[in-house]
Parts: sequence; structure tokens; C-alpha cells
Amino acid sequence: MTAQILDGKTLAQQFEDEMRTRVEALKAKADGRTPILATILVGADPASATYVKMKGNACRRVGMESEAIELPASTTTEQLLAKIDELNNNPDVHGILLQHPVPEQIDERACFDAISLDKDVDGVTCLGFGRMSMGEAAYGCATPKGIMRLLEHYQVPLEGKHAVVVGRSAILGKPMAMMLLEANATVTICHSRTQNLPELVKQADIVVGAVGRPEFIKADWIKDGAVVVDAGYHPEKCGDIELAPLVDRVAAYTPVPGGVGPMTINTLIFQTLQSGEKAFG
Ligand SMILES: Nc1nc(=O)c2c([nH]1)NC[C@@H]1CN(c3ccc(C(=O)N[C@@H](CCC(=O)O)C(=O)O)cc3)C=[N+]21
Repeated sequence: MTAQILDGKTLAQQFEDEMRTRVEALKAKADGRTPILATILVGADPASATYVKMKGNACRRVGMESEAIELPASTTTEQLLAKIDELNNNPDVHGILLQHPVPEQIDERACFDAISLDKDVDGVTCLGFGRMSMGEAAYGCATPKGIMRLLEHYQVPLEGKHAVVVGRSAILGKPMAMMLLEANATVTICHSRTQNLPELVKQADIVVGAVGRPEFIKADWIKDGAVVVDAGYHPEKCGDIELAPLVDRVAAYTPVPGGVGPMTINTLIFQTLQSGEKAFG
């Protein structure tokens, strides 16, 4: 069996082409104004700086703008909250991205939750999560929402299927599980204290790797014909799942790189466009 490649890189490019037209139309309607994404990077972690730069570049590729805010590693929670408040009150800003992780002296949850719901285009607030979980309108958390858009494009059946999410982080595993549940999958959430992890993963029709450890999920845990989604990203250019031995015995898989990562960025900018469309009426 040759697996289908869930090609996030190509899909993100295709979505960008569609967005470019929508951005043009919006600008024409809004007297040349364009949606703006504010990106906040606290500290100088080189990998985080690279990701934030990629997000700004993606905005510009579709004709939107980004405003890059860089704060020192010594920033306090109060200072970051003040910056977020300023962006919440700036009518020219349509989306706010606070890059995770922030330095440890900062209360990251409080700062995420300070982002106003209508500018939470990265889907990181408790309110957005709760609304999404209840099937109410909210911007989705960028990585899991990007995965859902990828699965939808490739028409991967979710209804009634057993999805096993390995990982339970606030901006990946938990929202992923709720989105799959909303799509009528039967969802199991596994984590570092799960017993019999290989046996649980073996039952999965759809496996989502979201643990943040390189190739932690072994190929022989995964059943033939499963759909494999790897949300991990590591400097070694590999994900959370040992992919190589799987490529000729699963139904479909996301490559790393070129799978989930580009869809994450695309979802962030797509939701920024949606926010701009709302603001410009
Ligand atoms: N508030 C917040 N929201 C996030 O969405 C968020 C975050 N914080 N912190 C860090 C993670 C990580 N993340 C990635 C996005 C794109 C790629 C990506 O496009 N990767 C390329 C490879 C890029 C390369 O390394 O050259 C790919 O997979 O093809 C990877 C990782 C977003 N995150």
C-alpha cells in the first residue's frame, strides 16, 4: 500500500493563492487599509524568532501586514499585559499572536487570556477554547485547526473513528481532542502518565503525535491503514512519530517538514483575514 501524503506545504500555498484575492477585495472595500497581525516575541530564542518571522512573512505574501513586537527576556507579566492591552485597544490591529513559550517569570496563561476574543486569531484563550469545545463560533487554535483543515481537504473520514491524541498541552493536544470530538470522532487523550500507551495507540484509526519529543511514538505501535498526523517539530527535522517505517503501510501521513507546520501558519493568517473582514465590515 502506498500511503497518501497529507501535503500541508502545497495546501498552504494553494490557500495563500485564494487568500490573496480575498485580501485584494477587502482592501478595495476598506480604502486601501489591510488586516494587520501583531506578533509578540519575548526574549531572543532563535527558533522562536524564526517561527515569528515566518508568520510575518506569510502575512505579507498574501498582501496583509504584520507588526513585530520584540520584548526583552526580562519582561514582567505586568509589562506584557500592558502591551497586550494596548494592542487590544488599537483599531488597526486585527490579530494578536503571543509566541509560546514565554520566559518563566511570566504568567503565560494570564497573558494569553488578556487577548480579546475578537483578536485571538491564534486561538489561545480559555474563552476561545471553551466556545470551540461547545461548538460555538471562535477562532481555532492554530495548530489543531490547521490539522483539521488539512484532514478536511483530503476528506479523511473522522465520524465514528477512533482518534488517539498523544499529548495534552493547552495549545495543541487539548484543543485537538475537542476539535476531533466536534467532528464526531471517538477520542482518547494519552499523556506522559498513560499506562499501556503502545496498546492504546495500536487501536487508533487516526493518531496525532503532540508530545514534543523527537520520534517518541514508535512505528510498531501504529496499526496498518491508520492515518498518522505528526504535530511535532524538532531541530533534527523530525516530528514526534517514527515515520520512515510507516510510509508503506499506513493510509495517509503528514510529512515533517511540510505537513502540519505550514498549515499552522496558514491558519493563523487565514483567521487574521477573517478578523479583518469582520472589522472592515
Ligand atoms: N502562540 C503560539 N502559536 C503557535 O502556533 C506556535 C507557538 N506559539 N510556538 C511554537 C509553535 C511551533 N509552531 C510552528 C509553526 C510552523 C512551523 C513550520 O512551518 N515548520 C516547517 C519547517 C520550518 C523549518 O524549521 O525550516 C515545516 O514543518 O515544514 C513549525 C512550528 C507554531 N507554534
